[in-house]
This record gives sequence, C-alpha cells and structure tokens, in this order.
Amino acid sequence: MGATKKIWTAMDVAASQAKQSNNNNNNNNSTVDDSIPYSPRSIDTALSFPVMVPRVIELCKDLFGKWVKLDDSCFSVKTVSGGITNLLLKVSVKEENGDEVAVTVRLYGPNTEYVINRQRELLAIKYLSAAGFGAKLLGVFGNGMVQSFINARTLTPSDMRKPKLVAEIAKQLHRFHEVEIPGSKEPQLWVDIFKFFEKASALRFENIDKQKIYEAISFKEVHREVTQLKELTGLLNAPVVFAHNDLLSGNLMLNDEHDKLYFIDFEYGSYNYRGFDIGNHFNEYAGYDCDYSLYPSKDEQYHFFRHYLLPEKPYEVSENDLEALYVETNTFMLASHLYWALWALIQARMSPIDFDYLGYFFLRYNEYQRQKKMCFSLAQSHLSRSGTA
Ligand SMILES: Nc1ncnc2c1ncn2[C@@H]1O[C@H](COP(=O)(O)OP(=O)(O)OP(=O)(O)O)[C@@H](O)[C@H]1O
Repeated sequence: MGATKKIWTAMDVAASQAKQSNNNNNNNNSTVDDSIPYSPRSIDTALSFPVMVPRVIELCKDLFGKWVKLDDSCFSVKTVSGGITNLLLKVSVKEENGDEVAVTVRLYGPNTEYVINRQRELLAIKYLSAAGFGAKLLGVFGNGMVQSFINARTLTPSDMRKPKLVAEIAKQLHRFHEVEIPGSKEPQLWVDIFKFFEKASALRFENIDKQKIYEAISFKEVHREVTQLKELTGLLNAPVVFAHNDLLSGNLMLNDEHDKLYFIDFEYGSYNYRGFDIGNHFNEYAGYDCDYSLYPSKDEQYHFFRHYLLPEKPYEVSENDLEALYVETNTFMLASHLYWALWALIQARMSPIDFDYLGYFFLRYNEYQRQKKMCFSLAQSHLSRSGTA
C-alpha cells in the first residue's frame, strides 16, 4: 500500500533533517554522498504551478552547474504525479550542444518530511542505484531530490501476473535482495508493527461516525493476533534481506522497447524478512479494488519462486525448496495484512488525503482473518514435518 506515507519515525527524522539542513550550506550533501550535489533550497508544494516553475528551474541551475548559463526557455517543467504527499515533476532541458535530457524533481509534501525516514531512503537509493535499481540519484535539496527520468510505463496489477513479467520481477527481486546497505541489519517487521500498534490503538477521532467505527475494533484481539503470528514466523528461520516492502504495480515500470523492468520508490525499504517482501507483493495482485480472489494460485507462486530462487536454472529448483518458500511466503503474507491494516488506522487519523483508510483497515484485517487458519496450519504442518515444532 504505497498511496501515502508512514507516520512513526516523525520526530527523530525531523530532528536529523533539521540538523542536516543547518549543516549543509555548501553544495555537498555530506550525509548521503559527497559526490551528489546538494542545494539548501526548498520549494513550497502549495505554490501555484506557474509560480513554482521558475523556482524549479532556479533549483536545477543551483544543483547542476552545466545548466547555469542556459536561458529559462531551454527548460520545460511538467507534472508526472502529484497529490498532497509528494509532487513529482519532469524537467526536460535542451542543453547547449542540442541534447535533450530529462530529470524528475520530487518535492516532499508538507507532512512527509516528518513521516518518512528520508536519511534511510537516501542511503538505500545510493546503494540500490549503484546496483542498477531505480532511478539514479542526481541531486538532493531542502525538501526533495532530483533523479534520472525513467522512460517506461507503470505496470498495472494485471500486468504484474503475466508469466513473462513474473519471471522478470522474481529475477530482479533476487538481485535486489542481494544488495547490501550499510547500517543495522535487524529485520524491521515486528518493530514497525508494534510501533504501529501503539499508535493505532490510542487514537481519537473528532468525527463521531469514525470514532464509532474505530471503537468497534478489538485491539486486545489484534494484539493477540500480532503476537501469535510473530511467534509462528519466528519458528521459520526466515532469511533477512534488504527488502523493498512495497512492491506494488505502481512501483514497477517497464520499458517495452528495451524489455527493461525497473523497481522504483524505496521509501519503505528496510532490512526485513524476504517472505514478507514476496507475500506483500502477492497481496498486491488484488489490485486497486483489493480483490483478494486475485491472490496468486500455488502454481503461479511456484513460477515466481523458481525464477526467484534460481534465476539461471529455474526448472532445477527442488520440490522441497519450492514448498519451503511457499510456506514462508504465505505465513509472512499474513503479516503484510496486519502491517498495512494498522498503518491504515494511523493514516485514517493523520493523513490529509481523502481516502477511506478505516475501510482499508477492515479490508486488510478481514482478509487476514479469512486466511489465518489455512496459513497457520500450512506453517504448523511444515514445521512438524521438519521437526522444528
Ligand atoms: N524516475 C522516474 N521517472 C519517470 N517516472 C517516474 C519516476 N519515478 C516515479 N515515476 C512515476 O510516478 C509515479 C509515482 O511515483 P512514486 O511511487 O515514486 O511517487 P510517490 O509520491 O511515492 O507515490 P506513492 O505514494 O503512490 O508511492 C510512478 O508510479 C511512476 O509512474
């Protein structure tokens, strides 16, 4: 669920960002990489587009010396996507030698600077882009970043399950999970879920109808579910990797001409259980309408697993390895429902976006309840066969 942004890292991120912008009065962004241009400028996302455009051009000139002398008429600025959270602009530039180049300028929305761990994201982008993932980081500024423009189309949920693309996504995810990002390698799943739980269970809504709906939730029950699932997944000895954590169709882009697939948007990236990343991706087959009948069948999942486990020899993956990853993924898939369900409750209270987040909580929590029995017994019988439980 990547529609909006996280809440819980608010204060420490804000503090570290404030410190960073005070320290960065030169053209270096020392906390990310000295070679990445930095500008202390910020651009208010509330500005009207015509007022914003010259400031975006100024910013680009400030970041990239080779554009300083270009006339403003050499720049064209368009909106790629934008809401109240991030605003993504495409800046096309006609350079002195006649070349046309394009970059994206991402302006963090007014609240996101308090809700996303931008330092973690920037660090991940640096290492992931060095490994060939996503757009290249070209510059960082007061409230955003500049990246290379990717010439590709965004996938739809139904694209995502086409066998050829499934194989490619699985293969790339295998490589993605091999990237090493400096810093703590502790899996974040349960840390995040318990943080979400603390916040989500202590909310109060001004809107009476919302408050009533909220009061119908039994947090005692939710807590029990979280604890039970944490215990069960703990028995699986699941590998920990640097995970994307939000691999939905909107975060996959494809250049059809060159047959090149891109993973984008690493805002939620962290060290995490690989089964979570895969199970979370499978949950996204449900698409924008959350139609969980579209969850991939066992055969479809095995197709993914073959290409994930042995990209070069997918048909040599053993039955045992397929079965083990099936169990791992479908147990962590439950955690993805709990994660986004609790996240949605916080969003319901905090987000300025007009979206039925409370309804989304129930969609995810009810689907968790519906799948729980089957997934628990799958994991338990696997564990008893392997002598772990
Ligand atoms: N570097 C890029 N080049 C071209 N298009 C891009 C690029 N980055 C993002 N996009 C397009 O913009 C859309 C939104 O991008 P992204 O998901 O990174 O933004 P976001 O504000 O974090 O959105 P969300 O909150 O929905 O995840 C993508 O689905 C893609 O279509």
